[in-house]
Amino acid sequence: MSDESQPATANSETRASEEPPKGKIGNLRMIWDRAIGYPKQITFAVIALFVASMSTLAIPWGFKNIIDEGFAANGTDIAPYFQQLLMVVAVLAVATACRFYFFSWLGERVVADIRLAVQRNLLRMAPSFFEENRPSEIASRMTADTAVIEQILGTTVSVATRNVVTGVGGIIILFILAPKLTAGLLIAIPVIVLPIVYIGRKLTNVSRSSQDRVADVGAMVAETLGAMKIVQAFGQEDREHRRFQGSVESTFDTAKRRIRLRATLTAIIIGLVFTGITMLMWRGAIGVAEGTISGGTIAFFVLTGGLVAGAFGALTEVYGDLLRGAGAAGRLAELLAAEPGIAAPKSPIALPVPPRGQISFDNVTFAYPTRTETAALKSFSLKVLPGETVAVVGPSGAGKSTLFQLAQRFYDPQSGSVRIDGVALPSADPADIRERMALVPQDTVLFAATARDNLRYGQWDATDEEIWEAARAANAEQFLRELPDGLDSYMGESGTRLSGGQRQRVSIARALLRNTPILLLDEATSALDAESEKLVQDALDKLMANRTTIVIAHRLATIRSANRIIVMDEGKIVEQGDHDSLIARNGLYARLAELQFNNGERSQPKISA
Ligand SMILES: Nc1ncnc2c1ncn2[C@@H]1O[C@H](COP(=O)(O)OP(=O)(O)OP(=O)(O)O)[C@@H](O)[C@H]1O
Repeated sequence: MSDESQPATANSETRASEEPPKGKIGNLRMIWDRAIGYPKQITFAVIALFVASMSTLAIPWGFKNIIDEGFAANGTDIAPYFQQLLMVVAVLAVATACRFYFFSWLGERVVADIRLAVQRNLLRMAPSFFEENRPSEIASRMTADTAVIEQILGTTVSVATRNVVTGVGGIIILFILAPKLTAGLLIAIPVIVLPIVYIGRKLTNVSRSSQDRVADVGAMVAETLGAMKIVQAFGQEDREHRRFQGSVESTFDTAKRRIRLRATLTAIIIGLVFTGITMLMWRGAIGVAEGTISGGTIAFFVLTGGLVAGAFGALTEVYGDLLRGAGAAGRLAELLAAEPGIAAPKSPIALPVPPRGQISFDNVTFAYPTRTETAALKSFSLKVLPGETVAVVGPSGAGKSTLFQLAQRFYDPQSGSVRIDGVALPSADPADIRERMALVPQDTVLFAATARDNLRYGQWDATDEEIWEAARAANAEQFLRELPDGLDSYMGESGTRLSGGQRQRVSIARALLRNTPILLLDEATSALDAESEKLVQDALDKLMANRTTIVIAHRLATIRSANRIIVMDEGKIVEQGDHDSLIARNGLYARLAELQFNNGERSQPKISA
């Protein structure tokens, strides 16, 4: 089995894309390095494996004895031979169970360890990592690739070792017992095994593309069901059905190829194996007639020959599995080895205590790593003093949210610096920086957990009293109390049980509980009704009091009460001042404000008052 032989047969697209280039088999070391951490289980697994293999080989031997000794001895002392055979079977059963248990245990444990290690490493990564590595792709590595590794450790390694032991052990015993017959068997085995392996491999390829087609069907069903309202609203039922039909029929066509191959393979296996057995028995019968061989030896031969042939047949599959495992291990190793682009320096500077809450951008120029050609911020400077509220306004894409990304040090600017309380962000530990800030994002992220856990996310030691206090301040108390189980109510996936305004108030309460000196507030643009808007604005006013706040403002009320309004366009500050002075300038702000006024008057007349 050379390195070259396997990829040469990999003729289907899926297989080619799934398998790593040759030479990557060394990736499997990562699995071994982790398995070695469990020496007790490895020892038990190996002992069980040897005992099971030996017992397997002992079964034909038992049959030989029964035929030669038991039957020949007038039936009187036949019992001990059957008893011996039964004992071997008992040992085989227990040893096989132990082998399965310990190998599977190792497989599952190593996979659990890898998943934990990968997730821990992913948690260190900066957002840019997830822009370059799609979360769905990472999720698939954490599930599909780890499943392959589980299979390698739990099954492949055990199958390989067992078959090597059974195959080699079987041949040795056969040679000792009947060298000539064994020589014949050694020629017969490849003649039987190779065609079966060849077709078997083709079958594996077709089965894999068959699985891919089934996955396509699944993806299409999920997509259509997920967008059912859109499908029906746009009257696209027939088109969706036709699209689905295409996918289903292509699945059927691939399945037809698979079942044709399988049928052929079955005929070939039955034909070759039984022809082989018949020829051996024929040859043996001649030996018995000549008196050179006993009847029991023939039985022994056929049984052991079957075991040896099966063992070599299974071994040829192992290499392909190992290559697949190496690919999976390589992809997981990449995730494990990834280094965060943003990390704490070796000796981070501690941020001043008590915190002042000053935040400054000094001549910052920044382009996102996936968009290096256009800068999101250009020579941007802004100093926000402790306790000050600065509202940032500007058209879509002006770079407002980017300010928050940099303030939290999710990215580092290409030039210029961002400082918190005078400390440049790269000199401090990112965890310390983020501990001083609370973020109220535009889209509230609610976890599939209880209301309590959603509220105290980031402040896990908060008491129920503190949680209610924050909820009250965020105008969230009433609806939270009305939930069926109060704080124990389950918010469900994405918190779908709450309205938009309620979700925002949960988000505000969460930020209040964090009680940080700096607040980054990205106001939701979604239009709220007048009452919700008022409730949310009241909550925000309480949240902003006595804190340094940068607010990306969409609501006029916030803009008016801000100490300072920054107007951004194309990554720069184009105007700043208070509401009245900016209106008087009659520039970009005046135009934006007019749009807001007009919209406000049209949809929410009371608010503009
Ligand atoms: N993760 C990202 N990767 C690449 N480019 C990005 C990324 N996020 C934002 N941008 C780009 O950077 C520029 C500034 O975006 P930013 O999100 O800061 O704008 P914004 O003023 O907050 O807009 P909006 O009001 O629509 O949220 C835009 O051109 C945007 O397309």
